[in-house]
Amino acid sequence: MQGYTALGRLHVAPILHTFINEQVLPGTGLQPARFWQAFETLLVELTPQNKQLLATRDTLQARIDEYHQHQGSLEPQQYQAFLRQIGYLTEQPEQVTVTTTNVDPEIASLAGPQLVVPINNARYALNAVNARWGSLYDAFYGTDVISQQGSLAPGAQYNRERGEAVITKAKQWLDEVFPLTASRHDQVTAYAIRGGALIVKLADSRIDSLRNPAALKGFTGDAAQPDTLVFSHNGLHAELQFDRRSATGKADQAGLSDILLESALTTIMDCEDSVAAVDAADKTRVYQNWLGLMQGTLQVELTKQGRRHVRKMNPDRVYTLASGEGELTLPGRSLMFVRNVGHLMQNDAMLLDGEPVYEGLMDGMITATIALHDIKGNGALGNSRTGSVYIVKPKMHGPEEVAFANTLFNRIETLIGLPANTLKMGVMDEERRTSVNLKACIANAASRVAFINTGFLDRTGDEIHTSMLAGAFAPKAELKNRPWITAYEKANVVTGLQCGLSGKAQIGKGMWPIPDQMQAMMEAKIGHLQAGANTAWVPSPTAATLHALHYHQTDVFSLHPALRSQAYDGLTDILTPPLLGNAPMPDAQAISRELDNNVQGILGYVVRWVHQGIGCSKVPDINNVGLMEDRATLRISSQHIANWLVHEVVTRDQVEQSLAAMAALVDKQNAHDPDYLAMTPDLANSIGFNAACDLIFEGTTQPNGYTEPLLHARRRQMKAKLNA
Ligand SMILES: CC(=O)SCCNC(=O)CCNC(=O)[C@H](O)C(C)(C)COP(=O)(O)OP(=O)(O)OC[C@H]1O[C@@H](n2cnc3c(N)ncnc32)[C@H](O)[C@@H]1OP(=O)(O)O
Ligand SMILES: O=CC(=O)O
Ligand SMILES: [Mg+2]
Repeated sequence: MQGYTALGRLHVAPILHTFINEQVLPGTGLQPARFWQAFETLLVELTPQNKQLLATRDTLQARIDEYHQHQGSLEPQQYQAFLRQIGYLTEQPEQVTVTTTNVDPEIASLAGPQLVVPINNARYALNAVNARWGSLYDAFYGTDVISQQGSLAPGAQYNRERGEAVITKAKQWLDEVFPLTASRHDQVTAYAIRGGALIVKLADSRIDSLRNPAALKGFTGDAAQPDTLVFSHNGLHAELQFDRRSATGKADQAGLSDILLESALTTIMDCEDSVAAVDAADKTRVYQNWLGLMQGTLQVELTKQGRRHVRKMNPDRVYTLASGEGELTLPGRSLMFVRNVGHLMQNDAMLLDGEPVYEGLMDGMITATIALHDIKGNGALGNSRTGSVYIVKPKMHGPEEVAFANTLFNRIETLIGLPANTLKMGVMDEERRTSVNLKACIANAASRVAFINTGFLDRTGDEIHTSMLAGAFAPKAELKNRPWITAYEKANVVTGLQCGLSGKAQIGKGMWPIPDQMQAMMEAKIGHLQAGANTAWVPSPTAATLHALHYHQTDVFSLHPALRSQAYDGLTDILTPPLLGNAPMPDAQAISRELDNNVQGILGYVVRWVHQGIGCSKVPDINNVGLMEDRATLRISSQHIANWLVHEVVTRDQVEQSLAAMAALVDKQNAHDPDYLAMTPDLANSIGFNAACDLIFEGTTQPNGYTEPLLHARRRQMKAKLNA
């Protein structure tokens, strides 16, 4: 084991070993020798169980494949009986009630956006943690929620007409959420506080006040002429800022310069779908950023619009209470979860008895140990106010795997000296075996579940892989219109509510994957709240600010009693794969368009992953619409083509031709990036190109259709080449 530090049965890469001993452990009360011994104990106990669970995945998949090879069309009752017989469908407990305690209000009792960010990108991670508050004016000005056509086009310079449209829209929003008794906010010339209440002066010298006086919470500056006013509605805050020296404030009759909205209540610092981390150096960077976030010390120097500055974590926000007596402190930062990787991958940052360790076990132990700094209050800027650590566990297949994660969390708590159930678990419902056994999954982590959510992207990938041999799948865009997905989404919420999550944990919805189409997001994502979700994923801080508007529009918690009382498991629909079936076969042109679209998305994402180590990208699709691509969207596209190859909807030749044509297009689309390594003209020797080919042509044999094994192997090959 050359190049590793030997510690009992463990071998640890020096970069990780030094980082843990010198940066992580000081201040935690854990001594290095005891820590590494504890780590060894954990790995020795849990590695065989991890291996066994993965073998069960393979066995079940083999049985399902065999079933489809010998069946004609699917008969629902017979199929369910088969799934029960092989143990894929398990007995569901009659009644489950989660007992999670010490959960921060952002998760338990508030409803608001959840931002996700690749943790290895410190610049973005800092932006994300600070996205608790976002400018409504910027969100309106910078996106298509206000038309970007004609005289309203943003342009290179400030467009005054667009600015006015922004202010009009923002004031209309104020009228809806914080209405005045007999006037509108656009008539106000001055805001003040008198006797603890808001008084506004109108252009015609009348005086007015808030229809709901209790909405005013506090202010900064002088009560008679405040710098800021803070209001609350549906548990979310909004801050009106006044600054007559600023360009916007100068032009506004009330001096209003911006409206800040409480936006990303929670953020997931992602080690998984959006991250490329394949070895000790990469994993150490991931952990280093989590340490900086837990200690409140993470910072980056950056140059933006020609100005250099240092980005740090924001402090909390302090106001004078509206009464003038006492202070109101509001969180300045988003409450952080960390998403560990799933149970599948192994990583050679550490070896146990010479074998790379399961990365999920390593993530669990290290991210929890790092979070001790928050629990112990070592930094000036805390995360959890209730002494909890929030870990998202992705890609778990069914109740046994949740029980295993629960055991892992138990053991970690004991080994590093945390009270039981300090480590809270976000259970992602993104594999079909979890969807159909969700109640049993929740039961197996009932004392620590902090969320369940539908991760519909991986879930779609798993849908295709699980039923790979059942038939050809419908075109990608059509998959969302079939009953399985509505049933899956609905059953998740109903089950969560029936297990008592409301008021204790989040019920979440998935990502909006089109970062530049914010108007479409505004139309679609209100549906998440109406379906009962008290959080939903957004790809950027701006999207968080806009999505926050939905939570002012709908009080999600008021919908829960009616949703909870439904009797619904959706099982038959969930177990009906969205096959082409009797639908008309797409014509040759439609097939070729679908293929090119998938291939282009795969190449656009994979080439940056493999060549540059970028785990999440905005990839222009074939129509030049930027799509958020990550490992989950890659899983869908690669599995979809693999499925069409198996069922001869396309031929290998066609796919190869598409790969060659799309490689040229993707190279062209990236020509502006000086760090980009083109695939053409030598496709045969392009590592990124070959990775994409493997993902497609070896798609049927990849474990559950996951993309990680091939991506990691090719990225390591690329790193070796770059370092040669
Ligand atoms: C299936 C799943 O698992 S979904 C979960 C995984 N996916 C994610 O986490 C998506 C996270 N989002 C992202 O990574 C990015 O938004 C992308 C890759 C989609 C687009 O990134 P870009 O092309 O760089 O975006 P764009 O140029 O529009 O904006 C960049 C700015 O927005 C900020 N930004 C964009 N996304 C985020 C984010 N998620 N969190 C914080 N800041 C962000 C950047 O910091 C940058 O601002 P800065 O220059 O002040 O630092
Ligand atoms: O992790 C999220 C998903 O959609 O997959
Ligand atoms: Mg996922």
